[in-house]
Amino acid sequence: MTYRIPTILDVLPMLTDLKGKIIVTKIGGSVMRSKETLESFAKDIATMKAFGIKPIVVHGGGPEINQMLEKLGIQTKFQSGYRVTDKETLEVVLMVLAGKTNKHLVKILNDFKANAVGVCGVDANLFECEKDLTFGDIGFVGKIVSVNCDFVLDLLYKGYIPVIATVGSGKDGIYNINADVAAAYLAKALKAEKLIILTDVDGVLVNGEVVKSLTISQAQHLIETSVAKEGMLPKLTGVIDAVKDGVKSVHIINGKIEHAVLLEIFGMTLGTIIKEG
Ligand SMILES: Nc1ncnc2c1ncn2[C@@H]1O[C@H](COP(=O)(O)OP(=O)(O)O)[C@@H](O)[C@H]1O
Ligand SMILES: CC(=O)N[C@@H](CCC(=O)OP(=O)(O)O)C(=O)O
Repeated sequence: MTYRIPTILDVLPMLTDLKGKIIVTKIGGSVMRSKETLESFAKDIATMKAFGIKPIVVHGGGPEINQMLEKLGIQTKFQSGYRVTDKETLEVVLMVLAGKTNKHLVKILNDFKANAVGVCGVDANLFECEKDLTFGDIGFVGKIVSVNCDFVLDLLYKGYIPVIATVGSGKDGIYNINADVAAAYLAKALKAEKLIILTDVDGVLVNGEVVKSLTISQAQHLIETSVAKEGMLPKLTGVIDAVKDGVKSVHIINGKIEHAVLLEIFGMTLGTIIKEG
């Protein structure tokens, strides 16, 4: 579906409201493989910054990690949407997520004058974590316990856009962190105005239809009844946490829609919004 891009005059009130506010956008690996999608995303983020909004980008890279693991002949499996991460897998996650994926995204953002800086959760102890045992022992999978907000705010207020790869620092080494959960945790730690999650489906689907709006308890019900599965599980888990902790507005939308981020912040109701309640 294509949407009419609003004019500057249409969106002036929203721009005024959002000036100086922090918006965390998470782009999923599922939508990062198309050059057109990445360019549209980069233009949106650069435009937000040009209008005085403070964007932060958190990225995934699951499919790229899968591809590299396959090339290296390493089997991979997921438990409830989280990659089971042994030592060998962790090395590949680190190499791909904090390396290739992060740098390519930074480059494309900077092609559109975003002034992006790529970091990972290990830098300045951005994400400190402990072993996540929610689903038993699934290896080096981290659960964030604290965020270095000052580091992110310093970058933002010096005019940079932080582009964050989700590995973190733990007592006994580096951990792999699910990118949706990390984005949600960061949004709540920074009391962000909005969290936008871009993925490869039109929103949260129930019986094949997009649900326009979900309360926390409805989202919880979708998890408990296994309507939300695989990659949607960490999204909803993170989002519930973020909404409970004061993030005003959370949206799960299709990142393949051209200018999805700008359309969303300018009030087109795309995808699923998750609200308190
Ligand atoms: N109820 C649901 N609604 C929408 N997507 C769902 C649902 N349950 C499972 N999914 C899966 O979640 C996927 C998105 O998560 P994921 O593959 O991890 O993408 P990303 O890389 O964007 O994080 C969808 O492509 C879909 O297969
Ligand atoms: C623990 C865990 O599952 N980590 C993820 C990190 C990347 C990610 O979340 O990428 P997407 O957003 O593209 O799914 C992984 O290894 O795939």
